Amino acid sequence: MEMDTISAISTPMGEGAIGIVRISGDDAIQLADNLFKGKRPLAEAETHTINYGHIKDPDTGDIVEEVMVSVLKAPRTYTKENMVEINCHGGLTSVNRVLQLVLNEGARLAEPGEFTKRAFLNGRIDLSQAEGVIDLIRAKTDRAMNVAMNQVEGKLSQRIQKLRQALLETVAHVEVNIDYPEYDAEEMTLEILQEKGSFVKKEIDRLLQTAQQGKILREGLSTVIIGRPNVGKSSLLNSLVQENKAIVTDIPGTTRDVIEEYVNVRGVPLRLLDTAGIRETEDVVERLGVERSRKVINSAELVLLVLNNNEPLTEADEELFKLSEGHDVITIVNKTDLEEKINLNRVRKLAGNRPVVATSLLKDEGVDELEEAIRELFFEGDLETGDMSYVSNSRHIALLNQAKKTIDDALGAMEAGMPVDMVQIDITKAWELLGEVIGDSVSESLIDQLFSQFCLGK
Ligand SMILES: Nc1nc2c(c(=O)[nH]1)N(C=O)[C@@H](CNc1ccc(C(=O)N[C@@H](CCC(=O)O)C(=O)O)cc1)CN2
Ligand SMILES: Nc1nc2c(ncn2[C@@H]2O[C@H](COP(=O)(O)OP(=O)(O)OP(=O)(O)O)[C@@H](O)[C@H]2O)c(=O)[nH]1
Ligand SMILES: [Mg+2]
Repeated sequence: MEMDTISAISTPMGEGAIGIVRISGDDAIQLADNLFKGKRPLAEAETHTINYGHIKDPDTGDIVEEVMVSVLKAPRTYTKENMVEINCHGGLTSVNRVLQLVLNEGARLAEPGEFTKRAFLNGRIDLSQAEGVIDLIRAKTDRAMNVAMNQVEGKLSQRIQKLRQALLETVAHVEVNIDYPEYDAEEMTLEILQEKGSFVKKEIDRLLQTAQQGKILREGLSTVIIGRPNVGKSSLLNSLVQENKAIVTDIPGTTRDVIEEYVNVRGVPLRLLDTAGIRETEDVVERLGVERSRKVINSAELVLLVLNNNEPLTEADEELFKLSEGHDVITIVNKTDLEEKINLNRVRKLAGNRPVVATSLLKDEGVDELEEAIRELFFEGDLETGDMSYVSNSRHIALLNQAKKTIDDALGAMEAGMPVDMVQIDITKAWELLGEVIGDSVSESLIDQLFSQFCLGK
């Protein structure tokens, strides 16, 4: 594969202790040597060593920077190509100046994610592993990070490969049956088809069962706090943020840039709308009416419905319950430090089998119980302590669903007594769909689109 030498700044843009200019490609080491002055040329350094020296401007001979330079020789590197990492003093000017010199020597400025893209194109990692790298960078909680790390290490890839292998074996059997019909092995072929098909389907189901949690871990759980004015919604938000340290991030969405606030509640990342958004939804019943509340509730995956212990239930409260039917709702009866005027039996009845938690946010009571209720809602059973190979990526989930459907079709066709070569078409299709998860036979534009989501220099 024809690959030029690329370079980029791999550390965040801003003032820092150290800034790294990364170079990858055939000419990386030679190119860096044109700028480097140290004990010996980088070409003579052992691979995976870091070397002290200076960067000089080849035109003027001026010393530009004092540096440490890592030399990483192909093929055992991040990209499988020759790589150099120049560790500069971390000022914007310094790192930019060194990058400029590297580009002057003939390197091309890397596109976002291009180093990782090369790791993929050069076969060190597959597509789902590369996607794991993005998730790793974006992970908001330890748990999300564990899931991403597992994917980077190829745990999901291995499971997918195992399933593809099983499908391949069935296809091979069918082929024998088609090529040598005189063996009259049809009966046996059908049996194998049935067995392997059901096995793969079951495994896909198991993977898909992790998808809901996986997706929440990766993207956060969109959460809205609703309730009549003055019940304590803002106090609830504040207390969740205080206890759990809000992580403020700006993730560029595809259509708009939104500031999202993440609150990590016992491993469940809650994606709260930005403060403006939350303020807007606060006294939604009174101010904006039922239609608006319905929209807000429908847009969220978790509804925190706040009531006032010190007031009788109102029609508006009942309406909020009605609107949130069919959603994940935790009811919070707040202000338990004040006299109980609410009809708790009625509240429990309205909540049905969904959790009700009593709090006094003023006295900081009941928040633990609320957090526990949130955790239980999303980590019921014991998925969390499993091997952490969750499916978390919408692209993967869609492909797995399609593959499962295709296998269903195959099993159905078989039961209907269709000829085996018809069944084979479906099995092959399922094999291809699973292949797309790990980047087998995916289009160039999809690859470009995936890697463009990376940071510059990754
Ligand atoms: N300075 C620096 N820090 C970094 C990275 C980097 O590229 N540079 N990484 C990148 O973002 C991450 C580490 N990831 C890496 C993954 C694979 C290889 C690598 O060289 N793999 C070789 C095996 C090398 C060996 O066993 O000695 C290989 O798989 O062949 C390097 C880094 C995090 N920290
Ligand atoms: N006694 C008591 N007061 C509380 C409690 N929680 C909140 N409050 C008070 O209730 C008032 C309203 O609290 P907020 O958190 O602003 O309520 P809100 O639902 O956001 O109100 P709006 O934004 O006006 O809809 C404030 O004066 C709080 O201090 C509680 O548990 N007990
Ligand atoms: Mg408020």
